[in-house]
Amino acid sequence: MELLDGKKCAESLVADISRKVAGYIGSGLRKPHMTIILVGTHAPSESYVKSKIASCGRAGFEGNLIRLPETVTEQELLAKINGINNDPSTDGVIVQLPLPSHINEQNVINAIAPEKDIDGFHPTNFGRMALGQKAFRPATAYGICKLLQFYDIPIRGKHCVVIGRSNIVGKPISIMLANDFDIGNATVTLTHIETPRPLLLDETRRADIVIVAVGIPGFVSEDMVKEGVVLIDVGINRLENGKLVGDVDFAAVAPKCSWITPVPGGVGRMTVAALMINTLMAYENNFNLT
Ligand SMILES: Nc1nc2c(c(=O)[nH]1)N[C@@H](CN(C=O)c1ccc(C(=O)N[C@@H](CCC(=O)O)C(=O)O)cc1)CN2
Repeated sequence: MELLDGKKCAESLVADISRKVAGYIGSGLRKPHMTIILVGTHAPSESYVKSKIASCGRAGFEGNLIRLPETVTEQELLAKINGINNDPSTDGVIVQLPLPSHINEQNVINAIAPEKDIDGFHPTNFGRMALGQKAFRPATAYGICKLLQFYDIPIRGKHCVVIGRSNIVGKPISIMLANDFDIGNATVTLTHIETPRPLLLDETRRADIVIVAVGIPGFVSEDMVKEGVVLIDVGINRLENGKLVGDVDFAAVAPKCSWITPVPGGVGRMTVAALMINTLMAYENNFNLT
């Protein structure tokens, strides 16, 4: 069993980005600029946002955080986004999710200008990604692809099973792996927590690659996978004792895997790295650098 080290891969990608950015700045351009909107004080979001701002620093980007109170109205948030959409000094904007329950997340995502949507969540980017057109790709799914590429894990012709159908992970990674361009050309089954157990086991036990994103600690057990499987654990679950675990029973399942992502230090790190790639793309688009 070998670890798919997201920290190492992310550091390598961010180092490549920072070299590119240094070249652009050397030629007289301003720094790439990411704006993050954080509503409220959700503790995990605070930590993710901190990690994004730190990564901006390492990449040579300007990263700025706009904090809005938990009580902000949807209209006020949309007005803030509209202002950033029209601000030429910002290349990309993200609204950290989840949002308080009185705000409709999809309305907020729809309000972001597609050319600044570095999360790749806007329907325009999602559609373009699915069609194989130039697009910002959802960062976690894109990060998983980058991690598989970094370790030369073959995808073409493989049987992949994705567990979880969220708009930000399960759906986009299923499409990206199945598409016939880029990293894809796999045969993909998209399952979810309502998939009947016998059907789920039938799929996962035959899978070459399993990607799980359900947010349930220990969801993938040793009996669910075959020997030599590549296991990508997207789950980030904080237990009552403070320990961070994924959706895989790591101790039991890892010995069966050819490759597995750790939690922490796996996919989470790649989410932030992929966001940096998207931000650089927004900047390059902005300055016609590609
Ligand atoms: N606007 C967005 N909101 C959310 C996204 C997203 O892509 N865009 N994804 C998740 C949270 N997320 C990024 O925002 C994220 C999750 C995890 C990590 C990460 O680095 N995890 C570390 C552990 C961190 C810890 O100790 O808590 C790891 O896995 O090693 C980064 C970003 C939901 N919201």
